[in-house]
Amino acid sequence: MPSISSGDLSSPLDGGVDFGSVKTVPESHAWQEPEGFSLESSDLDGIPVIDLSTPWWGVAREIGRACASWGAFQVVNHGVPDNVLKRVEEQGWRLFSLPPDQKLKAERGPDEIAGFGAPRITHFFPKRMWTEGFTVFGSPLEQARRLWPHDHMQFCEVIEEYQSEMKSLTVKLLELILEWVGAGKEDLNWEVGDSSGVTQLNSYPSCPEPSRAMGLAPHTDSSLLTVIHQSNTSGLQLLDASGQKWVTVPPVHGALVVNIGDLLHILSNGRCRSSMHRAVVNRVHHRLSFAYFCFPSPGATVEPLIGPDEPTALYRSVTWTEYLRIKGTLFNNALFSLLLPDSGFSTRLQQPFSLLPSQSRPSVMQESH
Ligand SMILES: C=C1C[C@]23C[C@@]1(O)CC[C@H]2[C@@]12CCC[C@@](C)(C(=O)O1)[C@H]2[C@@H]3C(=O)O
Ligand SMILES: O=C(O)CCC(=O)C(=O)O
Ligand SMILES: [Fe+2]
Repeated sequence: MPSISSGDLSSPLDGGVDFGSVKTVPESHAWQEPEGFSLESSDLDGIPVIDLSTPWWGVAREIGRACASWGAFQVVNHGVPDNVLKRVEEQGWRLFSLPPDQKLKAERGPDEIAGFGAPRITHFFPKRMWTEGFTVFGSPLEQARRLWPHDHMQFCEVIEEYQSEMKSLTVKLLELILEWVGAGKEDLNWEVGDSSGVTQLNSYPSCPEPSRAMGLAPHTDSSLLTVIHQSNTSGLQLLDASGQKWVTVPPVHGALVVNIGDLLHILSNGRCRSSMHRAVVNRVHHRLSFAYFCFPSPGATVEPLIGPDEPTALYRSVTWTEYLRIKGTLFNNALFSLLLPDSGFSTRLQQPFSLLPSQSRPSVMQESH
């Protein structure tokens, strides 16, 4: 995947812009609102909040409904201790407060997953995003040592604990979703417990003109599912099923957001939709988010689960490493490119193709706080 070289940057990610000191959004970062999109920030008919402590058969049904409609939901009573979420936030602030030169020591290399970098999707867009991110794949030790030569252990311990909690949660969620799909763990060609995780720490500094900037451009995640701790500042938005309306995912104290990714869309043969989402910025608050991407084990192939009610596979099978490569080239067309020729164009595939990079203009919303 192409990466941004450090040569033209004063920090690893900002295209030479010091987010903290600019009074207006520079042209390099100025996005326009495309026509026809509206913002629905009401949470009344919004993304469901599901209580994981209720009996499993009820939860599986609620989760299934959310997967089929929004491709996303929030969970409460999820079992991840509050203090783990609090400590990961503290480490996030510590990480993103480092001086630019220090961050460059852990810059993500061209073909690497881990480290500091602009969003991988940056090269699909004509403008830069108002964000910087830090990706952890496996152990954070190597990167953390470069950032804090004498004091990296607290970061590593907290991130590893966060990853372990997130892994348990994603295994539980996958089991519930499989239940709803009518499949069992034995129908997979990998062990659910062997799933791999990638942790992404996102930072969205406050912005002097939020309606002209984009935190993270519209995308679907490549994962099976992604769990996001978004703390108490809003910014995450989902595209509704009409593909015309952005809906804010309101921060709910103690809740975690779950997004269905492309690989679960494939595995469920389109019964679970991968959600198109984006992150917007605001004038007042610097926002952090912590996303855990759950993938199958590296060599496993993901193929649609077929049964009596689901006789025809819509997609060809794929490994996640192959899928990340395809995504790196085709971006929001990646899922579409795996459609089997005789699968037809099903209503299950209502991905907002109006957002394909070639046709799209970046979109922004009104200010949100
Ligand atoms: C495993 C991964 C998924 C991801 C690319 C990555 O290598 C690590 C970061 C992930 C992320 C986070 C922001 C949005 C996204 C599209 C991106 O540019 O980097 C996702 C990638 C993805 O889901 O494809
Ligand atoms: O910041 C957020 O809430 C969303 C982050 C996200 O979509 C991602 O990391 O893929
Ligand atoms: Fe995402």
